Formats: sequence, structure tokens, C-alpha cells
Amino acid sequence: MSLNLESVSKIYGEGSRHPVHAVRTMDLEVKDGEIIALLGSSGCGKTSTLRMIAGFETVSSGTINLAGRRIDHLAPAQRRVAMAFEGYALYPPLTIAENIGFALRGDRTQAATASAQVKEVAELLEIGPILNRRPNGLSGGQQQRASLARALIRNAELHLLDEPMGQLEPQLRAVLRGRVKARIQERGYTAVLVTHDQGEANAMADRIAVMEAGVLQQYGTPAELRDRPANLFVATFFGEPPMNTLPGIVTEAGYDALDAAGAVALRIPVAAPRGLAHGRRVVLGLRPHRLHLGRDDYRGVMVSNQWLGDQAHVAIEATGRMLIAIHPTRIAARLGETIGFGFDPDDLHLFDAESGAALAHGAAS
Ligand SMILES: Nc1ncnc2c1ncn2[C@@H]1O[C@H](COP(=O)(O)OP(=O)(O)OP(=O)(O)O)[C@@H](O)[C@H]1O
Repeated sequence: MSLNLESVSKIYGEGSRHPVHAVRTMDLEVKDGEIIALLGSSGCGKTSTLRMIAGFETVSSGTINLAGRRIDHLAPAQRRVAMAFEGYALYPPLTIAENIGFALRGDRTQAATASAQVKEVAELLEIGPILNRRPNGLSGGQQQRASLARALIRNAELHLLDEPMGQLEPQLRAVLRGRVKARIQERGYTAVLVTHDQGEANAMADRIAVMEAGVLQQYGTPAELRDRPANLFVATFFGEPPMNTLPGIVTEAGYDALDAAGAVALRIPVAAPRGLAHGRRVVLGLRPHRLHLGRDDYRGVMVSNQWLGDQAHVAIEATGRMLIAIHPTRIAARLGETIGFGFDPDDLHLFDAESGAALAHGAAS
């Protein structure tokens, strides 16, 4: 069902001497049947947002609507929301099967049907063999999958998944991501996933909400975040390795990238600097796969060269700063050698030097 957050804020210790403003006037709209991810580094407010939606934290201000019904004043049990907790929150005296099927008891589901459903979701998450065990003594990854199963088995109006696969090893995580996503889509569930792993957000979410310091920085599809980052924070947070950035200034002939001392380090000729006034201070951004090695436009010193099996990640020092390039083949040059590079000015993203807001975007990837 559709979910709407309007101007939602969370302040812990409001009125105390050290209030923490964890979420700031957040607007978020999730469509019926959509999977979205809240993505950001530790402490940015992801879990607080999720817990306000679930009802485990009160909202300090703002409103939350689910399926057109206001829910922010309701107790968690009245919200028709299923949640997989970061800390698992399993009942120690119950077996894993009883934990997973716990919510079905109130649904007047026949015992046999409930047991078949528990088995089916347990197999999906590869925890079939531990259904008769109790949570104590199980690994973090097993408990985490039990918590996820307990949420997925419910036919709720909204599924909230807090770092649901953080404890699993990469291979299993990759398999389960696909299965969990397929199950959510097959059943038409609406889901909000919390993660600090952009690979997970990319793999599972239709749209991603990037948060930093309690503020929603951008909400869009993975392609929108990659090709049209709203600001410098999103540009350098989203994408691996991150976007290269250089302070610069708009000139009559194009852009000048500046070194740390403010001197001109690279002249980048462009016919029309995208309507920006001469003298305007900007930050120039370039994705690493758009920085081409072996061209003669500029020169830098190679300071690192890593072959990752299918591509090379090369760091060059130019303009007194480090620039990262992704190259499709091995680079023969040694560390310390001078290497030529270049790029197409149309691939540059431009940001305002003061606010970091995007002014113009490079060609789409
Ligand atoms: N119960 C609480 N009381 C006081 N401050 C809190 C409480 N819970 C969270 N905070 C603070 O609110 C801010 C946001 O925390 P939150 O857990 O929402 O972030 P997060 O992005 O989910 O981080 P993580 O990925 O580490 O879980 C942090 O500064 C955190 O220390």
C-alpha cells in the first residue's frame, strides 16, 4: 500500500540540554508495490525513520499515512506493518518455526497451512534445517534470516526491513537478495529497506532515498542518482569508486580546475560553459570511468595501479589532487611514472562551490 511521510522530524531528548535532531522535515512517498531503500552512512537517521513508520518511536512533528490512513498516532500493532529488526528481536523461549509463525496465530490461519507457510519461507531463506532450534546458540546470520522470515510471512500493508542481510556472507547475500526481491514483487508488497550498502540498495530497490545528517539528500532511481546527482554529497557518496571532484572557476574559454593553492592546474576548453557566468566558482565532477588514460590532454603521476580481475583502478596525482580512473585493460606504467590522460568536457558534472547543489550534469552513463 502507498506510504506518505510529510515533514517528519525526530528529535531525541527534545527540551533537554543535548537534543539530537536525527531526522529533519522529511518528505517521502512510496507507491503501492514499490520497494525503496533508505541509504546512508551510520547515524544519518535511517533507522529512526523506519522506527517512526513502524511506531516504535514517536514522531516529533509531521504526519505518516499508509494506504491513505493516518498512522503516526497508532500503536505498532494497529499499523498493519511487518518489520525485520536489525537486532533480530526473536523470542528466546520459542523455536525458530514458532518465531516465524508467531504472527499467523492471530490470523485464524489453520495450523497445517501456517506450518506449510513457515516451511516455505524458511526454505527460501535457507534456514529449513534449524526450524526446531531456539535462537540461543544460532549464528547472527541465522537469527537475522529468521527475523526476515517472520516479517516476509506476513501479509502486511507495508514491510520494513532494517539491514536485513548485514550479517550474511557476500555469496549467500547475493542469492537471497534476488529471492527476497522476487517474493516481495510476486506478492505485490510495498517495502522500505534500510541499508548502508549501495550494492544492496541498487540490487533491491526501485528508488533510493539518500540520507545524510538527518536530511533527505535525493530520492530517485539508481540511474537518476548516478547520472543526475542533486548535489556534491550524493555525487561522491553514490557510485564506486566515487566521483572525482576538483574545485574550479568558469572562464570565457571554459573551466579552469584549481590546485590546492588556488592556481590554475588544468585548462578545460569548452565553447559554451553551460550558461554559467564567468568567474563563478564551481566544483567539477568526473566519474572515474569517464577519465581516459593514455590521452595527451593532461599529465599526472601514477600513484596506485590495481588490477581487479576485469578492470584497473588507477590513481593519478594531478593538480595537487588525486584522480581515480577505471581502465578496461591492464596499465603497464609503473608507480611514479608520468601518464597522460584526458576526458570529454561534456562528461563533467558541475556543482555550486558554496552550496554543493548541482548546476549541470554530464552525459548519462
Ligand atoms: N534512542 C535514542 N536516543 C538518543 N539519540 C538517538 C537514539 N537513537 C538514535 N539516536 C541518534 O540519532 C541519530 C540517527 O540515528 P539512527 O540510528 O537513526 O541512524 P542510522 O542511519 O540508522 O545509523 P546506523 O546505520 O548506525 O543504524 C544518531 O546520531 C543517533 O546517535
